Amino acid sequence: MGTNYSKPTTSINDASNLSNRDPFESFRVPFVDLQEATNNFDDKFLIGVGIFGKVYRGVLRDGTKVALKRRKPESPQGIEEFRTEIEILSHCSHPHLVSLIGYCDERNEMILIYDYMENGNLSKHLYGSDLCLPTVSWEQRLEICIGAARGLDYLHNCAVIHGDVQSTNILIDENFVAKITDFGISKTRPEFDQTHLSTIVQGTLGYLDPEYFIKGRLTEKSDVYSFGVVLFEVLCARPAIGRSHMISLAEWAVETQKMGQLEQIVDPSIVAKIRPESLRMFGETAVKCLASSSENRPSMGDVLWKLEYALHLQEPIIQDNPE
Ligand SMILES: Nc1ncnc2c1ncn2[C@@H]1O[C@H](COP(=O)(O)OP(=O)(O)OP(=O)(O)O)[C@@H](O)[C@H]1O
Repeated sequence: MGTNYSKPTTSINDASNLSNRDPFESFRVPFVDLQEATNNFDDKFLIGVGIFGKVYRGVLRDGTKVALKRRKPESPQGIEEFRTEIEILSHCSHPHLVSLIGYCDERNEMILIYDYMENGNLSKHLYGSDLCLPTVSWEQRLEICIGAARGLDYLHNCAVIHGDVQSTNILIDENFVAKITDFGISKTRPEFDQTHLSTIVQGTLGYLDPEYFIKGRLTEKSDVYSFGVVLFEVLCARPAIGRSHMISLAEWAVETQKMGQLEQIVDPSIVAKIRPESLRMFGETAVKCLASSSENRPSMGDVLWKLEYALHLQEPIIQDNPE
């Protein structure tokens, strides 16, 4: 009989649950099943490597296509990030968040098992890939940003701050639907009325909210800042930090927008196809996300609304047929 990989309905309260009293038994996948799914973690199944470890594609016994994230022994991330990922994804479920199918913590292993996302991460569709992927249209880019914004808005409404929003943490499924992933350093606000969390600064260079960096106060607006960087990556098809490290994409794009020259830095492969009104709405929204004071940044809900409007402005105008 096939193993049942159903999602748990209860929550993990402390790290010991993962090793001793595990209320997530049905969420746990035996190590042998994962060996079988990946031909014993054969490098032929390797799809990438991150801070946590190697990521493999595989197929479980019940036919589910999965991505397995296996912690490497030297990873700076450990039980805390592993537990956080499981906690968040077992509580939060949304069409724009990646689904966690299970985990394995046998034999000193820490392995996370996710739904496999056929089209990998957003960044490889924008730049730097040697795969010669087809150009993603402006409409598709807007749909991806809208999907990611919906996922983040949902998280914020659940009092969760992602903490590491970047284009490699936005995955794309076979239908080109965006899904937020990588919750290892996410934080949950203890109380809804508390406005921020004081914490050790974590995150990724080029995406880090400068206010959070200086004051160590993490808020939802830190995610909004990072998302603003992603919006400019999508628009310009450039990484958050250039090769020279002289100036970040955020600084460069904001300066260009202020000078009224945004069109000059748009990805040349789509610039002619973007309607000026749509570009203006998108550019203004991205710049607002990057406001140096978090108070002046929009909420994720506002960002979502503006992006939907930018898509609306891109739609062809249907004119009445003059008779
Ligand atoms: N569910 C998934 N489906 C398909 N590919 C995935 C999945 N999860 C991760 N990947 C791919 O595996 C690779 C490594 O991902 P991982 O999240 O470990 O690191 P990263 O986000 O690239 O970097 P970092 O660890 O610095 O955040 C990426 O190329 C990512 O696209």
